[in-house]
Order: sequence, then structure tokens, then C-alpha cells
Amino acid sequence: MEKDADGFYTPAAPGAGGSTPAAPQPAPNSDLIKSTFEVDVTLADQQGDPNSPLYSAKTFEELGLHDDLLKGIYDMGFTKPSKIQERALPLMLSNPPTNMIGQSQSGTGKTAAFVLTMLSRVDFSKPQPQALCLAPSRELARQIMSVVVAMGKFTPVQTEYAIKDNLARDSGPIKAHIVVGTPGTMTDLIRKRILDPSGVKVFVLDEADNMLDQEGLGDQTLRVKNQLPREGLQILAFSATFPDHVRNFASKFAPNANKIELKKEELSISGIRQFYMDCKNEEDKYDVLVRLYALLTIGQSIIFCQHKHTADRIAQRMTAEGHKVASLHGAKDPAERDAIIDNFRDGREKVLITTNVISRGIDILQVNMVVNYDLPLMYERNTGAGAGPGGSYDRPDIETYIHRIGRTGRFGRRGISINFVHDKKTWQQMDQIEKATGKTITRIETGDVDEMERKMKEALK
Ligand SMILES: Nc1ncnc2c1ncn2[C@@H]1O[C@H](COP(=O)(O)OP(=O)(O)OP(=O)(O)O)[C@@H](O)[C@H]1O
Repeated sequence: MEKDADGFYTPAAPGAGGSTPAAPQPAPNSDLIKSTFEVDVTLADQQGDPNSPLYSAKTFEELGLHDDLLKGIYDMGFTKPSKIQERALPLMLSNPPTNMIGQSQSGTGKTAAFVLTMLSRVDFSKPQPQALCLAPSRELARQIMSVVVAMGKFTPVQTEYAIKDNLARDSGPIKAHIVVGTPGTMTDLIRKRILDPSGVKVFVLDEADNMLDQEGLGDQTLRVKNQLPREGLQILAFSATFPDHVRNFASKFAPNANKIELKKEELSISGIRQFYMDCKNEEDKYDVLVRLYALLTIGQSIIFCQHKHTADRIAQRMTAEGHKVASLHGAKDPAERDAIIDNFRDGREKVLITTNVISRGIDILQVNMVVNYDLPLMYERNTGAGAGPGGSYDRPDIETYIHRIGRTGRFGRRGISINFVHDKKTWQQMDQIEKATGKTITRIETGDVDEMERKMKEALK
């Protein structure tokens, strides 16, 4: 088995991702997927390269973990820690407990770092909530829980969700040690005294910049924190991105924290090759996407739209034209959302058309392509002299872009992202993204399917 020039490898052997589902069977003659299972050698190479975010000089044994947790880690197929795990775990596990603000690129194993800390701090003999973890979406909360369950497999840990529609109305107080959920429901459970926060020792924010941003979930997150004990609480805040305005706030939210930070140029990982396609106009974007369909289904792909209605409209049109795609967004009811993401995770659906709801954290190893059907934009209030009320969605949202493309290229795998641009404005927005991330975005011809396939195969090789 040969290592390629930059030491990348493509999707993992089934089971290597623990709670993530087994890889779907590749199409028999697909070159793109052929290399899928050539993983072990090159992963070892990357984990041995000091410049890789997957590098570690240490073993899991050296990080001070309990034997039962080591068993859980090895059972998940992990052999060596990644850089963030190696650096963050000893700091988070030392006593007295110290806060942590941890940044590391998408798909480099932040979840294991904070899950192992929660599991290490819990006193299993006490039937009460001791660790709370907040995430921005129910999909991510469910995924984190699957990691807690997998890593805690050899411990007596009890867990509970704080996500919509999960607990029966008349259920009594939560006795579980670890509660994972979204901030709105977590606040509700505390307010209704279903969740007694008095024994909480660890408070984790995944996607912390998003959870603390006052334009986003910040208020609700603060509300949860205000209910937690002040003395001895360990706060762990993780993300791949920490824009400056949130970084300052995070330092106040998690005072005296140990910090692991990335430089701006380190933010996005080089295993993801970025492309763009010039579409003639908004309508042409749909035609280009349909032309791409055969390539989208070679592995799995996620198509990001700005609006729910766009995601639904594209999915309906493609379905009516005989393509198999699913759509997922926040307006669907919880049970439907769970079924859709589970189908996608298990490989029963190959193309998922969605919104920013799953732009962060979702870890599905077989996703080798991300399409920004609409570029991610952020709302900007009018400011300055004479500015009227309101604002506009004209500025590219760099953080969301980094998270979206990070749904592929997980833990050293290769991936492709494609941006659709269709006019001067979107072109300029993409230009700003390219400058901000410092990574080249290469043009792919939209009319020539063979050329598209050739470029993509090249990128995934
Ligand atoms: N030490 C390890 N060895 C092998 N695989 C690992 C290791 N640590 C994590 N992984 C796997 O790597 C993948 C990515 O991990 P994870 O989802 O924690 O990334 P992340 O840093 O939280 O990413 P994001 O910023 O997108 O949330 C998962 O499938 C996980 O099981």
C-alpha cells in the first residue's frame, strides 16, 4: 500500500469511527472509492508527522486516563491520540480542575477530548447530573451522546438527553450522570426542576464560538451557566473557530482557562480541496447540481443552502426528476430530523440537502463532497452615520464556511468542496473567503462532466 505525496488517506475502515456507522458499500467499479479502505498506513504516517493536527508524541496510556476509558477508546479503534487530545487532556484532567478553551481544526478529535474529561470527572456512585454538554443542534447533541456511550461502554455511566421531545412530560428528576443537549431544552429542564444543576462539576460547550455568540445561542447558554454552582465548576469550550469578538467573551465565560489556539492560517485543513463552479445565473445552479449528481453519489455529499425553502425546493425537484436525495432543516419535526440524519449516517441516503443546521460538528466519515449551493452569508446590521434600521446578508460568513467544508476530510481523510458562484456579488464573496482562509479555490468547468470527474478523482486520490 503506497502513501500518496502529501500523506493523505481516504475514508476509514468500518468501525474505526466508533459510534459512526459502518461505511456503505462502494460501487464495485468506482476508482474514487477504491482507495477507501487503504487507511491504516497513511493514518499512522499522519499521526507520526509533527506538523499534522493528528500528531502525538504520546500514547493514550500516558495521558492519565482510567483503564475503563482506555478500553473504550481502543474498542472504538483509536490507537493514538491526536494533537488536541494529547495537549488538552492532561490539562483538563489535572487537579484542581481548570477551565479550557480549546481550538483545533474540524475533524481532529475535539469530541473525544471533552467526552473523556466528562467521563473522568463523574462519580458513578452518585445518581445525579454531574456533567452537562451543550451543542447547537439536536443532530450534534445526539452524535456527542453516541461518543459518550461508546467511550463509556466499560463504565457504569448513565446518560440523558436535553433535546426537544425526548423526555416524557411526567418523567421524574434526571438521575443520569451526563446530560447532553441544546441550550433551550437544557434551560427548560432546569427551570422545571427536572434537572437539578447543584451537582454539576463539568460544563462543556461544543462549537463554543457559536454557543457564546450573542447573535446566536449566547443568551440561552448564559442562562444555563447562571444556574450552575460557581465553586469548583470546570468549563470546557471547544471549537474549530474562535472569531476575535467571541474569543474575548469566551475568556470571561471560562475565566483563567488554559488555552489552545490556532493561528488564522492554520484554520482550515489541507486535506480538503476547494473548487468553484461558475453558474450562469441562480436557475443554472440547479442544472449544474443535477449534472453533478453522479459524482455526488460516489461517496456521500452534503449540499448547503442559505434557506430551508431552497433546500426543500431543490430536493423536491430532484426527487421528481428521479434522483434520490433527502432534505434536512430546522423546520422539520424532531422525529423526522432524527430519521433523516440516521438514514444519511447509515448510508441509506447519499445526498443530503440542508441548511446551516448541520454545518457544525457532524461527523460522517464517508462524506467526501460538500457543495455550497449558496455561499454562507452573515447578517450585518447597518451602521455608521445615516444608517437606517435593519441590515443585510451581504458578507460571507467565514466561520460557517470553514465548518461547512469541514464536514468532509475528517481525521485526515480527503474531501472536496465546491462553491457555486453565479454573479459578481457571489464571486466577490468567494474571493473574500479565499483571502480570509488563505487557501486556493480552483475553477472547475461546469459544462464538461468528464472534466469535472477527472479533477475530482485527482483531488480525492
Ligand atoms: N485518536 C483518534 N484516532 C482515530 N480516530 C479518531 C481519534 N480521535 C477522533 N477520531 C475520529 O475522528 C473523527 C473526527 O472527530 P471529532 O468529530 O471529534 O472532530 P472535531 O474536532 O470535534 O470536529 P468538528 O470541529 O467538525 O466538530 C471521528 O470520527 C472520531 O471518531
